[in-house]
Amino acid sequence: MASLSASNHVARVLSVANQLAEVDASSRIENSWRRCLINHKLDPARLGPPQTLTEAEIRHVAEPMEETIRLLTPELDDLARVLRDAGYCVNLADANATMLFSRLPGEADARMFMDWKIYTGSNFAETFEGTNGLGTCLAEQKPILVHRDEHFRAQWHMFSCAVAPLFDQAGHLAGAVNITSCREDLERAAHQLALAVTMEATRRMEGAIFREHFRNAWIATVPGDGGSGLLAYDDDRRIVGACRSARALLGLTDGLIASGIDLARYIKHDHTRNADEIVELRRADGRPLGQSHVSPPLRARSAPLRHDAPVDRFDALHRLAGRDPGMVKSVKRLKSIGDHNLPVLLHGETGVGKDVFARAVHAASNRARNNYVALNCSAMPESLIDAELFGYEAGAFTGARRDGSKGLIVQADGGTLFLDEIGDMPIALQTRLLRVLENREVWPLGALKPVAVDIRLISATHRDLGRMAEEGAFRADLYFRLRGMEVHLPALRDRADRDDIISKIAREEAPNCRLSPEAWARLSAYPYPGNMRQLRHVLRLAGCTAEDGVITDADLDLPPFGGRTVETDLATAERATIIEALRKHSGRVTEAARSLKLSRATLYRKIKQLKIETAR
Ligand SMILES: Nc1ncnc2c1ncn2[C@@H]1O[C@H](COP(=O)(O)OP(=O)(O)OP(=O)(O)O)[C@@H](O)[C@H]1O
Repeated sequence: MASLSASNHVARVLSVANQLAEVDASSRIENSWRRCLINHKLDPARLGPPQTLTEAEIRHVAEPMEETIRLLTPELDDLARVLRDAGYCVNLADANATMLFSRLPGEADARMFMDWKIYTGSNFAETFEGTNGLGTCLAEQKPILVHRDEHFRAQWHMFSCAVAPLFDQAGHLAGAVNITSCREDLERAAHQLALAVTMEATRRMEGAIFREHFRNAWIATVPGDGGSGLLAYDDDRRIVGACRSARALLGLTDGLIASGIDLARYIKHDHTRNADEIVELRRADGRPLGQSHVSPPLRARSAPLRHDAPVDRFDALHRLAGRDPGMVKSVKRLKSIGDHNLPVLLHGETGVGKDVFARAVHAASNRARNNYVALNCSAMPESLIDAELFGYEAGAFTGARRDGSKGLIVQADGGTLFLDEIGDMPIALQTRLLRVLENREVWPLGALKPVAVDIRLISATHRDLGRMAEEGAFRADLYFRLRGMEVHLPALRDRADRDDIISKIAREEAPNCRLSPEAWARLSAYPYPGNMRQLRHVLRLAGCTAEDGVITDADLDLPPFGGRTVETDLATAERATIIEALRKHSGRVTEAARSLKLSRATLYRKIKQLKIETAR
């Protein structure tokens, strides 16, 4: 099609829709123009940039594809290198036509792509942008070349795109690989060649996705006219997966695969060795099918064979740290202390994940195979903590179990003891705990001799234990023993990777829903006084109330400002002032009251009312 002026183009597009003229572009382009005019009600003369997402939205949208992007980056980079000199940019988009990965060409061409927002975060859905490489390829699920004035909107006429759809291991549309050039001298034929290169690269990417997904299965190539397909099967030769072309070649469906159908019903070969091999493939009736490359499961490639695949024991900690620099640093420090039996003191607001973090520290230690025992010191009266923690002999007190109790410390022997809300532990018990840590033995109530124990202690608090120790509300010697290593777990609102966490929890708590942009914006801005726990509850509830699989603003039960009021803010300020005055005067109430210009009685009343721990 010859180049047309914008107004000519618009007239031509309109005439196609009304079937008043013959167009010499391929019928796929015509059909797309008609879709855009009639179904999507788009205006070919409209000017303006594509829809673009904010950074937070990009992170949210990209998260489900993160692994895929990481896996495909080397192949995408190779493609970008090959096409760079011809002025092409390379993008990977998701199935909704949002670009999630971009490589721009050299500086001379890059400006154009930047100006026209052809980069990560832009959306080129056909329903909004009209006929264009990415949007139309995804709408039709077929490779396509959209050359200059084949675009629906006249403003895109300086660009040429070649795009191949990307299918996942189950043959579902996962996205598309796009290359775009803005070089005027680029002939359609040259562009066609670039499309062939892109399609070939995309096939390799699909192969990489398939092989990664079925890394623990046997994988055989199945030759076909339009290129080979991939088939995965288990040790019993039951088919566990087939790529899109293998499904088409052999007539396999999701149902057949899910039923664990026998490989021999489709193809046969005599492959037995645990190594990559080329074998002759036959149809089930014995007719030759061609050569197949068979590769064994990844587990069989490493020697010696292990059934319990080695996992990084710091995995859980890395996952909890996410991309928050402070958390990443803390995990690095924890790693550096290795298997030293150093006590760990966790500090953070309620619901930040102190318990899950403590479990992950246990899982990363050489004690992981032994017990992890947890006790919340604020949830029980003093006498019960005593019995629970230190245990007792048979008949030690009225109401005691007949055969006594080992106590949690002994139960944690060889493993980890987690004491949550340690700041609430009564002073008398602090003394007993200190003795256990110093002597590595515990005296159960009523016992005649101690029991030797080897525990790693992890404790947690939302209080300022250092300040409490200074004020005499917590034993300073115990405090110093507990904080072998101190880890601060930041509040959700302070985490640099807060949006990642919101996406992750949304996937876990409301797996069949997506978040509307307004809901996303509100979740992202909310201060979460209850941290992760609150976020989980909010999303769990929203998942139940959402209609048509979309969580909207109305589904979010978020009290204004996290429940903070002017009164609570004043109380916080007042509390901080009193604590500071007490600290300055080493806990002496009379002097603190004088410095605050309050009577002693008033200060005592406020100390009680604001639940401030004092030295005496
Ligand atoms: N990094 C995280 N990602 C997702 N969910 C998390 C994360 N950390 C914690 N959670 C979730 O948050 C909730 C609260 O975690 P946890 O009980 O460990 O918090 P906590 O700080 O010990 O709370 P409290 O101080 O009230 O005892 C749990 O449902 C947990 O699964």
